[in-house]
Amino acid sequence: MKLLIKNGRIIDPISNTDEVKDLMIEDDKIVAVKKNIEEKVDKIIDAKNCWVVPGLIDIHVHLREPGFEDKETISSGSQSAAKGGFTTICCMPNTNPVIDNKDVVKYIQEKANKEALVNILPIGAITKGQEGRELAAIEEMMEAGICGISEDGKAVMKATLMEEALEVASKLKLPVFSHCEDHDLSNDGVMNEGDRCRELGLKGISPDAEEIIAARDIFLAQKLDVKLHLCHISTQGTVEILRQSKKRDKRITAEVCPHHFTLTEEAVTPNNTNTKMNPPLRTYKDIEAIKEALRDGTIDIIATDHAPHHEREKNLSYVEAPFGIVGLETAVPLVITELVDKGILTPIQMIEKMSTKPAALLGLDKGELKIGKIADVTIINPYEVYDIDINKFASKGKNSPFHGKTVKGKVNYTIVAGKLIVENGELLVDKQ
Ligand SMILES: NC(=O)N[C@@H](CC(=O)O)C(=O)O
Ligand SMILES: [Zn+2]
Ligand SMILES: [Zn+2]
Repeated sequence: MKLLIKNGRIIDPISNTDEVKDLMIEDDKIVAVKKNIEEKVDKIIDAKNCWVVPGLIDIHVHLREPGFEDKETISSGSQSAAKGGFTTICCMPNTNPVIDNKDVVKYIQEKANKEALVNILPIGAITKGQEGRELAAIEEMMEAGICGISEDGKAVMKATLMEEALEVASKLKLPVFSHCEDHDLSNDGVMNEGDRCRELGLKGISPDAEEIIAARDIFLAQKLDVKLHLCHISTQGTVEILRQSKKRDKRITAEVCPHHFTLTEEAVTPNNTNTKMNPPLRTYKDIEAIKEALRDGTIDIIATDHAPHHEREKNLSYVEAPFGIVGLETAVPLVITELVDKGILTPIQMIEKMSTKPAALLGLDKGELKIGKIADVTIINPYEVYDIDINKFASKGKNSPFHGKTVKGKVNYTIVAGKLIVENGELLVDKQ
C-alpha cells in the first residue's frame, strides 16, 4: 500500500523543515520526503495549502475507562483524538478501578488494541487507589508498559511519599507527571481566587495552591535523576518558578492547556459549568505570562487535559458540577487561532510542543517526519475558518466552553502507522 501526500507544507521541528514537499508512505513507514515525487501509488492526498506534520501526541487525556464509560470510553476517546489530529495519547489513571496495578494496565492495553484508532499509552497512579497513603505497584506497571506515573486529579499531599515516588521513578526511568495542587489551600474552591469570584460569591482557588506544590516537586526532583513534568500549569507564579528552576535543571518540563491561554476568569458565569476546570481559568496577566513562556520555550508542551463529563453532571450547580472540559477536538484550532495566528508561535514551534517534545518526554521514536519512521502523520488546513460545534465531536463529552467560537485551523487527515483514520475531517471508522 503506497500513499502519496502531494504539495503540503512539511513541518518537521527536528530537521527544522518548513517547506513545500511531497511525502510518501509505504505500508506503515515514511519512505520518501522530497519535492515532486512522481510515482504510481494506491492513493494520493492533495495537501496544497496544508501543513503536513508528525502525528500529534497528547500526553494528558482522561479516557474514563474503566469505570466511567458514560463519560467516555477508550473507543470514543480515541475517535475524538483522531479527529483532533492526535495519533498517540496518554491516559490518566483516575479511572475506577484506578490504574494502580498491572491488571488495569493490561485491561486498557487489550481494549485499546481491539478498539482504539490511535496509540494509547496508560499512565500509572502514584499511590494505591490514588488515596495518598502508600505507593502503587509502580514497578509491575512499568513492566506492563506504562509510560509514566501521575496522581492526576489530585496531588500527592504527603511530601515524603512524593519523594519516595520520585526515587522509584528515577530508578525505573519513568517520567512523573505532577498535578500541582495543595488541597488544604484549594479546599472547596471552584474558580480562581480573585475579583471575579468575589463578584460572583463563589469560593476561590488561589494561585498559591498550584505554585507551592510546583515548587515542592521541583525541589524534591532536583536532587534525583528523574524527569519531572508539571501538568496543566496556569499561573504567572508557576511560570516564574519554572523559568528559574530550568536554569539549574534542564530535565524539568511543563505543559499548558489551550483553555489556560484562551480564556480568563471573566468567562466564568455561574450557569456555565463548562468554565469550571482544575486548575481554574486565571487572569489576563497569567495568560500573558503563559504566552511569553510558550514563546521563549519555558513551557515545553501543549496538552489538552481532555476531561469529558456527562451532561447530567455538568448540569448541576457551579459548586456541585465536576471540574473539567473536553479538549481533543479543539486543541489544534485554538493553538492556531490564539498562538500561531497572533505570532506567538511559529508553525514549527507549535508542532514541537504538540508532537516532538511530547515524544521526547515519553522516550518515543515519534515526533519526526523522516524516512524509515513509523508513518504517524497529521494534515492540517491552517486557513479554514469555522465555528466550533460540540455536536460534531466524536467524544462522548460535550462539555466545552468553546461551542460557537469562531476559529481557524482544521484537521483534515490523521494517519496512524500508514493507515488513514480521518479523511476530509471525517472519521473512517472500521473499529468500534
Ligand atoms: N482537569 C480537570 O478539571 N479535571 C480532571 C482532573 C485533572 O486533570 O486534575 C478530570 O479527571 O476530570
Ligand atoms: Zn490534574
Ligand atoms: Zn487531568
